[in-house]
Amino acid sequence: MGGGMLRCRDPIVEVRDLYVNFYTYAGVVKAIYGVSFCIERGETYCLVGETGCGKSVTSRALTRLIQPPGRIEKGEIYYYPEPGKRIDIMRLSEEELRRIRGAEIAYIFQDPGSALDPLYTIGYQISETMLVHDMIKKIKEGFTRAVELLKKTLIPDPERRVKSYPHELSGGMKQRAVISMSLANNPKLIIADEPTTALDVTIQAQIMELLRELKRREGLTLLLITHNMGLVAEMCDRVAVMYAGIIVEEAPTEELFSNPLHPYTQLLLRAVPDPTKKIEKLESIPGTVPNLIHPPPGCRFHPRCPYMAEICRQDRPPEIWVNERHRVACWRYIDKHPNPARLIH
Ligand SMILES: Nc1ncnc2c1ncn2[C@@H]1O[C@H](COP(=O)(O)OP(=O)(O)OP(=O)(O)O)[C@@H](O)[C@H]1O
Ligand code: NI
Repeated sequence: MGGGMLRCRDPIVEVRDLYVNFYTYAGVVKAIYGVSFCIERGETYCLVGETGCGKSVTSRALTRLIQPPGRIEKGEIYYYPEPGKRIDIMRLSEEELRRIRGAEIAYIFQDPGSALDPLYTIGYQISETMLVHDMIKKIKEGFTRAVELLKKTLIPDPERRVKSYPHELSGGMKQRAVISMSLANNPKLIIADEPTTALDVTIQAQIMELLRELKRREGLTLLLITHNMGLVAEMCDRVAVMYAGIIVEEAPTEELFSNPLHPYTQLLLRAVPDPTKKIEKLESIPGTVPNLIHPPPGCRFHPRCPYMAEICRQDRPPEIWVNERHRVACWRYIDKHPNPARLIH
């Protein structure tokens, strides 16, 4: 096992059999437990699932942004800056990683406040990211481009805003400034981790619209992390559903909504009867997310699964590809798709 079959024609990122642990006083948290996926260049790929299922840790692992007590235990991570050119993230030095992180692969986090330093102007901070990545030689040179970047994110009066301090901006404007900063070094991949959760609902929609528009105009690839199924439906080309550190199902968005196969995905969608209505939290699913220090053996979902069978308590389900683009990790589908040796990853 391991390795995994990945099916991207032109991947920008590939993750194979990733394991991440956190070594806490209470015990070893097995947070990511054999995750594989690829992101197609130019698409919006979504990681969705309840709180604690491993979305953020997975996305941070892409550039090895895992701090102690966390550790990438195992796995392969590849970044393809252009078709056919493969960079082995696991083998890069910290220095080489820093060159990619915040430049070619940029992150946008939930809380724009914490991404900005209250002591410096927006223009200074955007210039600083450019300076760090050798786009400019002096901070001063960055301001013209900073104004351009603020324009791109539709911040009104950018010539004035470039000289503003974070506290002078509203939450929505701060997030636009953070997005401007993430664009400073011409990223190829933007990882947006719950980018609108901290904002008002109307502002949320505007920021999402902005991301969609920027992605189209700048030819970016977007990895979007959310627990909002409505956002998934609106924004994503493909979606991976995570549960307790595992991808339980992956499919093109429409197919996932029309033909959900994993019992967990089915419950998730039942909890959100109308995905176009924005529902913030997935809370109507019975049971709780398992303790990842002592995760359930076999299928990690089995204690909550309405279809639980004996084998589910014993063995981890293989990943079964039900068609070219749709996979599910569930024993229910094994009979319909025999030849598991070929299908197991
Ligand atoms: N620093 C840490 N120490 C211990 N455990 C951690 C740490 N960071 C993350 N974890 C564990 O890793 C698991 C995955 O966390 P992660 O933040 O990726 O979840 P998530 O899906 O992003 O959740 P949310 O929707 O709340 O952001 C969780 O069980 C969490 O407890
Ligand atoms: Ni998270």
